[in-house]
Formats: sequence, structure tokens, C-alpha cells
Amino acid sequence: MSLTLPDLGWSSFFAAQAAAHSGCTPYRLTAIHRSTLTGLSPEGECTLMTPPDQSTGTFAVGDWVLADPEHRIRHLLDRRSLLKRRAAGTGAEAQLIAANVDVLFITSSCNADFNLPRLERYLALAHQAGCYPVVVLTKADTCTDPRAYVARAEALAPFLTVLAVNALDPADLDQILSWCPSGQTGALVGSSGVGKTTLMNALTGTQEATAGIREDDAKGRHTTTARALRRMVNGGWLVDTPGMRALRLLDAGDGIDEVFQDLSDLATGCRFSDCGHDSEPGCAIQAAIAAGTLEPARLDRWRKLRREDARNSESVAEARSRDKAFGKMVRAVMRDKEGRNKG
Ligand SMILES: Nc1nc2c(ncn2[C@@H]2O[C@H](COP(=O)(O)OP(=O)(O)OP(=O)(O)O)[C@@H](O)[C@H]2O)c(=O)[nH]1
Ligand SMILES: [Zn+2]
Repeated sequence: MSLTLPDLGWSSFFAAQAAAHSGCTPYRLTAIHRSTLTGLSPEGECTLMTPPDQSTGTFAVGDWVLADPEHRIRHLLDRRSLLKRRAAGTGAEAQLIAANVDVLFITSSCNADFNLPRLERYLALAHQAGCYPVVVLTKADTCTDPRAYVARAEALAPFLTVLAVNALDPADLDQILSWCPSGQTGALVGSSGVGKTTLMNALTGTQEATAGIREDDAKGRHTTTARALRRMVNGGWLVDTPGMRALRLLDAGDGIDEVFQDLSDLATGCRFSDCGHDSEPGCAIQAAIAAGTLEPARLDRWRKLRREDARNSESVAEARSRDKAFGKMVRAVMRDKEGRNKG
């Protein structure tokens, strides 16, 4: 298998950045390990070393880097897109999930999993990351009217691409493949059980169980069993990392406003700039609800997403002071209660 740089996703966007650094070779990162990285070039795969002052955590699967002949990374090229999430634990630090993903396949199914707020949440994520969103509704074969699901999803945003497929039918896969042609990179997100593994295997022509993709085993040893960037049957690429599975919103304020453009536009007409859109006088959003041009449920979903985003984006210090303030409040209530019981 001989690949060219464009086959790997290289474009003029990256070439322009690389032009200033002669003597370096471009590599696309296909796996991030604890202390090294795996890079792919037309010559094949090789292990790359990070610069002395940088941990591997500053790189993401899909990144383009320039390395010297000793395989030491000299430059990380600017990204076209970046998917990240809040790191596990209490910290608000971002964990990079994948870079230079062109298309985010937002996967749901034509059954109980179908959930408009969840789709909106992933749309906001795609906008924020800089990926083109394509909604893929699986299990079209199990319901009588998949068009109805498609129509509901299409109503979420103008010009939104929504596909309905039977992930088990090879004939349906071409629809998906056409959105991520040779040299382009896609990623699948969605809830458990919607058919991501089925699609991944079918699109890449493999039978691998995704459970095998683990960077470390229980003993902390290094057992990378599969590449995190997998080639599809049409020459496109799919990111397949454990982190891709549980993406949450991080600093997605702009992305949310883009998905809820109608609401953010309306809000500029509120009398108060900090309007809570409840019972404030001159609230343009409540006026639209009263006039029947805005669904109250849509306002609820917008609020919920913004709250969730604020939570996910708050700094560690903010999280601590929130917990502290909460602790204080609890103690005050307890004291108050004790006082009353005694009195
Ligand atoms: N009839 C039908 N079954 C499907 C379709 N897509 C997936 N399935 C089935 O749904 C089940 C779950 O599919 P998976 O591919 O494991 O789902 P997943 O999203 O990878 O789930 P996790 O691994 O938990 O994240 C499997 O039994 C699939 O065979 C579809 O389009 N039609
Ligand atoms: Zn208002």
C-alpha cells in the first residue's frame, strides 16, 4: 500500500505552513502513547519523539507534525479542526481527542435513542471544533417511517445533512462514504448501541472489535492493538479512539449560539442585556413564545446546553469556590436546623 501525502489528508493549508521548514518531513499522527507518538508518512509508520519541553498530551490523533531525520518533532502544524473534552477528574484542563477531522458523523438511530437535544449538543460540538456535521440515523430498517425521523433532524438547522441507513446493509454505506472521500478524515460520535462499531467495521472493511483499542492494559503496559486512525474502503479515514466515545462540551459557547442562532438573535432584542428570559419586562424571547413563533421547549434546551457548557468550561478555581460556597450553605442550614431543634 503506497500512500501519497494528499492520501493522508495533506493539503495546501499544511503545505503553506511547512514551506518555511526545509529539512523536515511531514507525518500524520496515528496514535498517541505515554512518551512517544506514531506518525504515518508515504514511507510508512514510525515512532516519533516529542520536543524535550512537550508532553505527548499536547498532540492529538490526526495532527500534522514536521520531524527531523532523527524522528524528533520540530513543529506542530496549525489545525483545521480540534475535538477536545474536559479531562477526567476535577480539573478543567482540556484533553485533546482528535485534530483535523473534516466530518463529524453524528450518529443516532430511528428508535428510542433518537433525541433532538442530544443531536443539538453534538451539532454545537461540531461547530465549535470546526468539523462539518453529518447526521447519520441508523436502524432505518427497523422502523416504518424513517423519513419522519430524518425530517425532525433536518429541522434542527438549515441545510443540515441527515442520512438514514441500515448499518448492516453494505449498499447503504456509500451514502456515508461519499461525505468523506479519499484523503478526508471523519469521526463517529453517538450514544452506546446506536451502531458506531458496526459502521466503523463496515466502513473500514474490518471485523475488529473496538474493545481491543486500548492504549494501556490493566498493568499499565503498552499494548496498542490497533491504529487510532483507520483507513476506510474508499481511502478516507476514521478516527477511532476511546476518547471519541464520551465527548462533552468544552467552551462551546460559540458553537451553541450557532446552533441556536434564532434565539441568540432574538435575545439581542431584549430590553436588558443580561435578560434571563423569564419574566423580565421587554423580553423578546418571551414575546416570541407568546406570539407562538418560538417553541418554549427550544428555549429550555438552549438554557440546558448553556448551563452544561458553563459547568464544563469553568476553571478548577471556580469549581472549588462553587463547592466551597455550597459547603458553607449546607453548614449554615445545618446550624440553623440545630438551633431550631434546641430552641
Ligand atoms: N437492524 C439494524 N441493526 C443495527 C443497525 N446498526 C446497528 N445495529 C445493531 O445494533 C447493535 C449495536 O450496534 P453497535 O455497532 O455495537 O453499537 P455501538 O454504537 O458501537 O455501541 P457501543 O459499542 O456500546 O458504543 C448491534 O447488535 C448491531 O448489529 C442498523 O442499522 N439496523
Ligand atoms: Zn429576554
